[in-house]
Amino acid sequence: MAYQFSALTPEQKKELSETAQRIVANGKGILAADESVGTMGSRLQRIKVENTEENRRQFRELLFTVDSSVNQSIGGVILFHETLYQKDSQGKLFRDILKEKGIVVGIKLDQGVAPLAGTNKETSTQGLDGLSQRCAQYKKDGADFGKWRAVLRIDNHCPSQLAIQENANTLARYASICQQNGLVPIVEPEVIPDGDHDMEHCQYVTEKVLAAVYKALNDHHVYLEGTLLKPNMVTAGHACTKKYTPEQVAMATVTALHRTVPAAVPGICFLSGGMSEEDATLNLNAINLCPLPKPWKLSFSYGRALQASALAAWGGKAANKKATQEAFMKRALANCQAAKGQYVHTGSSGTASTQSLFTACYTY
Ligand SMILES: O=P(O)(O)OC[C@@]1(O)O[C@H](CO)[C@@H](O)[C@@H]1O
Repeated sequence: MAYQFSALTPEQKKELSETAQRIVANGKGILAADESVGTMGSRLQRIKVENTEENRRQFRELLFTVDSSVNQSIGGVILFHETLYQKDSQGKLFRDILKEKGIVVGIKLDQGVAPLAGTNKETSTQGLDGLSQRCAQYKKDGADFGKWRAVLRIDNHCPSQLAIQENANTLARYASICQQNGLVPIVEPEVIPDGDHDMEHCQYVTEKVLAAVYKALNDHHVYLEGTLLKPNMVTAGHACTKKYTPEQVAMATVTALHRTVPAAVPGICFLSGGMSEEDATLNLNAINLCPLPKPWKLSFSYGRALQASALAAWGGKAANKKATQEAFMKRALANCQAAKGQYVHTGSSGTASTQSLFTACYTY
């Protein structure tokens, strides 16, 4: 078929692919600090801190003002709208603090999920209306990448063909609009871990979902070199009684990716999906040691698995600044090592790092 209408100029492509590569260079990954106000509320509730704008700002200030050496482990940070415009206690914009550290600023672009009528509680992600204008504004305001999360669940009749197709198409439309506005799209089709299915079933579903996503991205002329994928690892459902080792998770995950994700994609940054901090790191390490061809960088884009110990150490008290920042740096470094297959578990992890971070029906 003749190539008639180009979607992006060579300059646009160059900028997008350079940004994507920068984010995942040398074992770097992403801090997903883009929890919506509601999600942040449940995180703060766990540590008995009130969900006010000031408390959200204070915790995030601690994460963003850690020592500059964090830029060896963290290549990008995803922010929620509110945070993109917030400042530290000296009056400096968070986004400027991150950029000065050489960290790429990202923004959550989706607006949560809405039910797909006539399905078994499946959803479609909202936020396409006005997306191009929002992307243009965020680009002006310092963002260079975006994130959009689609949620697929495993159950009777789930995920349905409708949910797979609808979410794949919506992710592709979002990715195309991002690229037109100079933002690298993080494509996140999350197969959530709710259920008692085994790992093999999760692998089957993950392959079906990813295959549909890459078909849709191609249909929408998305430039793969200027994208990043944020998938679930292939694991058993949270209520499955059978347990799997990190090596088994790694083999199932890399097999699924190998079958469905083109080598043109520069990086795959996993979500942590309720795994404990330590499990998320051990699984990522095993993935990077998996003896299958791995043409992409395999890294992290963790929310809970990068912040749980830090939140616990903070407890809403300014006096805990040092302990909070140390806890965050420890996880950032551990995941950077895991993204290179060099993580060595020392056995000295704190309680918070081994606790499951699973939340049932995790939405927003
Ligand atoms: O699964 P995790 O690693 O905690 O978070 C993954 C994630 O996509 O889901 C969250 C909910 O929107 C976001 O804050 C985050 O970017």
